[in-house]
Amino acid sequence: MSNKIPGENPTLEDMKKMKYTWQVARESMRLFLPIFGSFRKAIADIEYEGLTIPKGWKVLWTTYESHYADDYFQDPLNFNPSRFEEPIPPYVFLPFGGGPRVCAGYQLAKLNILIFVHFIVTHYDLSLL
Ligand code: HEM
Repeated sequence: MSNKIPGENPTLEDMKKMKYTWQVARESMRLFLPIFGSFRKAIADIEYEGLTIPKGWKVLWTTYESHYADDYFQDPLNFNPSRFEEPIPPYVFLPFGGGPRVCAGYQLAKLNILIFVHFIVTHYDLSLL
């Protein structure tokens, strides 16, 4: 966000340039899941890895497995926002869920996170205790 007068509020266009901040936010949500998962109801019998999930059963999908899988995230316990420079395969990184019931507030949440981080880093001096 260069070319700004100190204290001037960021615009939507500025927010779109906060790519690294969004990488930091995504890496934070990869390691510290905001939501552990959610439920789905099987609308038909489903065969999965030799098991049958009968129609009507509730299924819990979770994010733990893929968020910490080293097939997708090299050195998965390491906090490394730069990993989000590369595209992530679909349905691997799911802090907002995915598919038809993906979080309806995703864009608003993203904007809020970027605005929040902007004001934290511009209004406070942070230091490690
Ligand atoms: C960091 C902030 C947020 C996170 C991590 C988050 C996460 C999620 C997740 C994982 C789901 C999917 C649940 C599922 O598949 O069963 C979801 C659904 C939903 N979220 Fe969010 N959410 C956030 C913020 C928001 C905000 C700000 C709003 C609205 C202003 C919102 C509105 C919704 C709605 C309406 C659904 C249901 C969508 C549907 O079932 O069709 N969320 N959210």
